[in-house]
Amino acid sequence: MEFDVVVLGTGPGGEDAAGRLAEADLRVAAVEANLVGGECPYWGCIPSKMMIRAADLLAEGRRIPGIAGGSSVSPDWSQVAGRIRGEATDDWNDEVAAKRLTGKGVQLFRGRGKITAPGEVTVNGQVLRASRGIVVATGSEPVVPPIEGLRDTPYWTNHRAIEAEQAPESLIVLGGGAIGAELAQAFSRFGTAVTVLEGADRLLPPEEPEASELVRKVFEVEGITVRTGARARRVGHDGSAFTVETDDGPAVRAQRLLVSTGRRSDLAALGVGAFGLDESARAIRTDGRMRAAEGLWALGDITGKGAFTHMSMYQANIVVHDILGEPVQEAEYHAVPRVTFTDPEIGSVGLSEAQARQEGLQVRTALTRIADSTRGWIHKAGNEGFVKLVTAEGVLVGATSAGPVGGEVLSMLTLAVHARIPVRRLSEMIYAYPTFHRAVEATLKEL
Ligand SMILES: Cc1cc2nc3c(=O)[nH]c(=O)nc-3n(C[C@H](O)[C@H](O)[C@H](O)COP(=O)(O)OP(=O)(O)OC[C@H]3O[C@@H](n4cnc5c(N)ncnc54)[C@H](O)[C@@H]3O)c2cc1C
Ligand SMILES: NC(=O)c1ccc[n+]([C@@H]2O[C@H](COP(=O)([O-])OP(=O)(O)OC[C@H]3O[C@@H](n4cnc5c(N)ncnc54)[C@H](O)[C@@H]3O)[C@@H](O)[C@H]2O)c1
Repeated sequence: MEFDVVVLGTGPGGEDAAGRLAEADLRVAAVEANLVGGECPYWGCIPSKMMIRAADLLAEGRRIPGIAGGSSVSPDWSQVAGRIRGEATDDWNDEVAAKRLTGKGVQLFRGRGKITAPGEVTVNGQVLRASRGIVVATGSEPVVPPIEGLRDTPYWTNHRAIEAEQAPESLIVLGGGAIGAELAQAFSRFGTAVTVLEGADRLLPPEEPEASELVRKVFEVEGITVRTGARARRVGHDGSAFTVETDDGPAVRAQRLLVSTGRRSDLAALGVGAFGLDESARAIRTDGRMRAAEGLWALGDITGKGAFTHMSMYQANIVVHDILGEPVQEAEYHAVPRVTFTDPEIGSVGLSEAQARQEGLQVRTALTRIADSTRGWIHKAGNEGFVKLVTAEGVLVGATSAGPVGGEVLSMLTLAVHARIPVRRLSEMIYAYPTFHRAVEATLKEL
C-alpha cells in the first residue's frame, strides 16, 4: 500500500488536510479509529453548543418578567437530545463524512493506526507506506484522574454527557474548566441539580481571575453549587447514585458524575518513538511549519498549543501548504482566541495579565463592566460581563471579553492582538453606538 501521505486521525484538521492533499493529486491514506470528523462534530463543539443554545433560550425566557411581561418556560431535554441525534451526529454515524472524504480521493482505513517505522503506518496488520510523510492528527482523550474507586463506577466523560437522552436529576461535575463549566450550566438550566468540584482555587483557571469570579457568581445565582479547591479523595457508586468524598468538605451525592478534568494524548500508543521523539511527552513539539521530524507533521490537540477546533484547522492549513511545497506563514501563537460558551460567554485572546507579568513585560491593564455601558443598561437582565485589556509598550498583548456575545466582541480584540495594532490607533477608531463592543472604547479610555 504505497501513498504519498498517510494522515493518522480524521478530526477537524486531519480530515481537512487529507481531503485537500488528495484534491492536490497526492495519493493520500487516512486512518480513523472511530468516526470521521473526530471529537468536534460528534461529542464536542457542535452538540455541546446545541445544548447551550437551548439552555440559553430557557434562560432568556426566564428573563422576560420585569422587561416584557410574564413567562413560564418548560424545559424538555428530549428536544435537545433529538437535535443532537438527528441534526448534529446522524445518530453517531459518519457515513456522510466518510463519503465526503473518499469523494475527494482519500483512501480511508478504519482502525487504530500506529507508526511502525519512519514513513510507515500499520493498521489492522496492514502496512501503509508514505513516501512524503505522515501527518499525526489524533487529537486527545479525557484524563481520568487516579481517584480511589472512580474507575469502577459508570462515570461520564464528554461522550456520555453529549449522548444523554435525559437531563439527570443531579450531576457532579469534576473539573470546572471549559467542558465542565459549559455542561454544568447547560444541564442546570434544564433542571439538573449541579455541583461543580474544581481542584484549583477558581473556575476556568487559565482565564483572568475576574472571569472566574464572574462565572462563579452567575452559577451560584442560577443555583449551581461551586466548590473550588476541592480535591476528590474517593468515588463510589451504589447502583443508583454516585458519592464523591473530598478532602475539604462534605461528601456529595448525585445521580451522575461527569469527569471533565482535562485531556491527554498517548504518544507511546502512536509509536512516534520510531522518529526518535520522546513518547513520554505530553504533546508533539513542532516547528513553525508543523514539522516534528523529517517526514512527520503534527496538528491539532496533540501539539499542545490549545485544544480548539480553530487551532486544528489553522495548523492543518500550514501542514497542507508545507507538504505541497508552497510558501506559508509559519505558525504564530501570540493571538490564540478562545471562547468558553457559558452565559456570559468568556472570550479571551493572547496573554492574561498574570502571563504578561510572568514574561517580564511592563504591563498596564484596565477593565470596564458591560452593565455600565449603554447597551448593558438597556439589556438589563443577563448583562453581566466586562472587557479587560492587557497592554505592554503601547500594544495590546491580551484581552478578555466576557458578557452577552462576549465571543463575538472578542473578534476585534483578536485582530488587534494579532496585528499588533497600537493602543493609540485603536482609541482613534469610531465605535458604533450603542453596542456591546463600545465597552472596548471605554476600557481604552480607562487605560
Ligand atoms: C465537550 C467539548 C466541547 C468542545 N467545544 C469546543 C468549542 O466550542 N470550540 C472549539 O474550538 N473546540 C472545542 N472543543 C475542542 C475540539 O473538539 C478539539 O480541539 C478538536 O476536535 C481537536 O481536533 P483534532 O484534529 O486535534 O482531533 P480530534 O477531534 O480529537 O480527532 C482525532 C481523531 O483521531 C482518531 N484517532 C486517535 N488515535 C488514532 C489512531 N491511533 N489511529 C487512527 N485514528 C485515531 C480519533 O478517533 C479521532 O476521531 C470541545 C471539546 C469537547 C470535548
Ligand atoms: N468552548 C471551547 O472552545 C471549548 C469547550 C470545551 C472544551 N474545550 C477544549 O477542551 C479542553 C479540555 O476541556 P476540560 O474542561 O476537560 O479541560 P480543562 O483543562 O479546560 O479543565 C480541567 C479542569 O479540571 C480541573 N481538575 C483537574 N484535575 C482535577 C481533579 N482531580 N479534581 C477536580 N478538578 C480537577 C483543572 O483544575 C481544570 O480547571 C479545554 O482545555 C479546551 O481547550 C474548548
